[in-house]
Parts: sequence; structure tokens; C-alpha cells
Amino acid sequence: MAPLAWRLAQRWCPSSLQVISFPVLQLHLNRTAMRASQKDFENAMNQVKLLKKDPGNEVKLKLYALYKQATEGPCNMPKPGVFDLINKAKWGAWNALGSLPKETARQNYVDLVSSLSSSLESSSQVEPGTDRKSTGYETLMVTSEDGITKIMLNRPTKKNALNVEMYHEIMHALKAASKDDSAITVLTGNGDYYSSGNDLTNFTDIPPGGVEEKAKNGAILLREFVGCFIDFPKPLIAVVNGPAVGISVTLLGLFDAVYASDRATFHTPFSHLGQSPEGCSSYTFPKIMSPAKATEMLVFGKKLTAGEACAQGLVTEVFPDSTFQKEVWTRLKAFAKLPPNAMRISKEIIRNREKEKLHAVNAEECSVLQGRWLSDECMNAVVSFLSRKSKL
Ligand SMILES: CCCCC/C=C/C(=O)SCCNC(=O)CCNC(=O)[C@H](O)C(C)(C)COP(=O)(O)OP(=O)(O)OC[C@H]1O[C@@H](n2cnc3c(N)ncnc32)[C@H](O)[C@@H]1OP(=O)(O)O
Repeated sequence: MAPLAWRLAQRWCPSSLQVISFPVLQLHLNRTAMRASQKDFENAMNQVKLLKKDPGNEVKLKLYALYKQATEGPCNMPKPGVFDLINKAKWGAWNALGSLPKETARQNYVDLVSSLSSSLESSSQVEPGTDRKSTGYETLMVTSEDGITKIMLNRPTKKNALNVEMYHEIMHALKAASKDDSAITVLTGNGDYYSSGNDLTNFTDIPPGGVEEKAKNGAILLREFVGCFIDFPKPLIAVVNGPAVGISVTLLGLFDAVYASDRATFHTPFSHLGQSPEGCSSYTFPKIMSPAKATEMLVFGKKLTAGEACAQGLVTEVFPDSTFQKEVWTRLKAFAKLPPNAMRISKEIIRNREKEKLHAVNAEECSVLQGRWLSDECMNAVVSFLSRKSKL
């Protein structure tokens, strides 16, 4: 039996299958299960040697840890002494994988190398100062043109739900955009949705450490992810092309401007999902729109139209859907011609005095959410969605 199904059955379906449609979950798990062969693993090891760019220490540590876990299993080395910094870091990375099965570590190693090969290769092909299209991403389309780096969420058939890979790719794309020669950065969605928020299937892949480890890893990922938005140094603009849900809404409080189509809606149904606000919205929303209006959205899950979101200050301006792309991009191209250093410095002076506070809020929200993810309220909501029993 697949681990998630087993755990959910144990924990949330005490007497019957009324809450969870078991075959649906099982089918879902079968569809998503992938295993790398020994040959794939060996190919990946060879690929690492061919990487043209140094992927950096953090990634090298991840590779080391996954390699050791895949070949030897859980960490079996004694913890190095305090002054043995390099071996201590390696030990820490390996030990953090706990009892992750060898096959999963092998698969994660292969995935990581494959993402490195594509992203590093694509960036190494870029000539400085030239327009470019990055094809190295699985879940994004990233282009840089006319002084604008556009990060487009690209899972239109899943309403641009953010799976774990997408969280990592967005962080990667933001880090790259913060250093490239564009003046402004834009986040938008491909298809009819801006984003349906966190991909609820993220909850299905339960590691051997159980739901507690899953929740802990989720909180670490979320904190790092939101931190990238807090620290982003250039003007960051959201082009909200359609409905936005959950984390794709809460993050808007960290953007410097938000342009929305009149088709867009803004929905944060955290209580319905047994969850709590993230993306620093527990701090930014009351400041932007008043505590009572923030409560309507974040606690009672009130869905706002684009016009309402604009009236409450979350959205900068709303455009008719028929002319949205044309009008917004004309405007953005004009902004991108402004002196980039002046824009950066002005953003810094507007945002910097809040940064420390935002990081503290982010940490607190992630820790609260970690607890919520372990609650029956949350798990029932996820199971209900996955078993096709509910939608927002
Ligand atoms: C680790 C960091 C965690 C950060 C914490 C973040 C919290 C949040 O973001 S909370 C918000 C979570 N989002 C949702 O609860 C939305 C769930 N989705 C829906 O309710 C609906 O899909 C819809 C209202 C967004 C759209 O409905 P509809 O127009 O009828 O389209 P479908 O439901 O048929 O969707 C097409 C396709 O996409 C899949 N999908 C859509 N959203 C998600 C999602 N958030 N997670 C996973 N999958 C999603 C949907 O299941 C369909 O898939 P297929 O059936 O395979 O075609």
C-alpha cells in the first residue's frame, strides 16, 4: 500500500471510506510515482562531471548527501568535531535525509542533476546584454526582453498550481533575475488562471519520517520561498491574468505593483482548508486594507473581484480583459526604460525598513502552518479535494 494512503487511512478514516475515495488516491499515487534506474543514476553521476558551471556549495552538499543516501543508506558516520567544518557540513546534509529510502534518494539525485544540467546550460548560453528565453525550466517560462524579465507560471492544465518543483524554480528564477541586466521583473500566469495556489498533491508524497517530517520540510521550503520575495531587490510586478488563490494572493503584498485583468479574482480560503495565512499576509494585508477587511479575506475566505481588490489597495490597477495584455505590457516597457539603479534604490528605501519585520513574520507564519498541516481539519480538506469531493 502506498505510504500516504496507508497513513491517511490509519489517521483520518477510522471506520470507513466515506471521507476518502481510496481508489482515486491510489490512482493518483500510481500516476505520480517515478523511479530512476541504476543506469539513470550512473548517467547522472557522469553528467555532474560535465557541468560547465559550479552549482555552488549548497547544491553540492545536496548532491553529496543524496549520493551517499542512494549508495549507503542513512548516515552512518560519527558526527565530525566542531572545527572540522567541511566534514560537519557534509555530515549534516547526509544526516538530514534521515531514513529516506535509497531509491527515493537515487531519484532525487537524478532529478536534481537533470534540473542543474538544463538550468546551468541555459544560463551559460546567454550572452550578457542579449535578450533571451530560458528553456531550462519544467514549470516556468522565463524570458528577458526590453529590460523586463518575465517569469510565467506554466502549468496551465493544473491552473498553475505550485508544486514543489515550481517553488524551487521560482526561487531560482528570482535569484537569476535579481542579478541579470533587466530593470524590472514580472510574475504572471499562462492560461486562464494566474495560479490556484499550493498544489494540493504536494501533501501526498509522505517521506519515511511521516507527516511530521513532511510538515517540517514544507515549512522550511515555504520560509525560503517567501524570503526570496522579501529580499528581491528590483521592482517586482504581478500581472494577474486570471483568478488567483492561496499563496499566489498572499504574496501580492510583497510585490511593488499589481496589475489585474477584470477577470481576476482573489481568494484565500485558508480556514476552509484548515490552514492559516502565509506570504507575510498576516502583516501586509491588515496594513494594506485594514484589519477588518484582511480578516474577511484571510479568516472568512471572502473572494474579492479585481475591482474590490483594487479598492482595498491590494491591486494597483484593473484593466478590461480584452485589452489587458496590450495595455499592461506597454506600460511595463515604459517603466523598464527608467534608470535601473534609481529604481532599485527607491525600492530599497521604501521597503528596507520593513525587511527585518517581514522575515520575522514569515518565520512565525511558517511555524504556525507547520502545525496546521498536521491537523485533521487540514488533512480532511486535502483528502476531500484529492478525492474529487470538493472544490473552492
Ligand atoms: C509548501 C508551501 C505551502 C504554502 C501554503 C499555501 C497555501 C495555499 O495556496 S492554499 C490554496 C490551495 N488551492 C486550492 O485549494 C485550490 C484547489 N483547486 C480548486 O478548488 C479548483 O481546481 C479551482 C477552483 C482552482 C479550479 O476549478 P476548475 O476550473 O473546475 O478546474 P479543475 O478543478 O478541473 O482544475 C483543472 C486541473 O487542475 C488541478 N488543480 C487545480 N488547482 C489545483 C491545486 N491547487 N492543487 C492540485 N491540483 C489542482 C485539478 O485537480 C485538475 O486536475 P485534473 O483533474 O488532473 O485535470
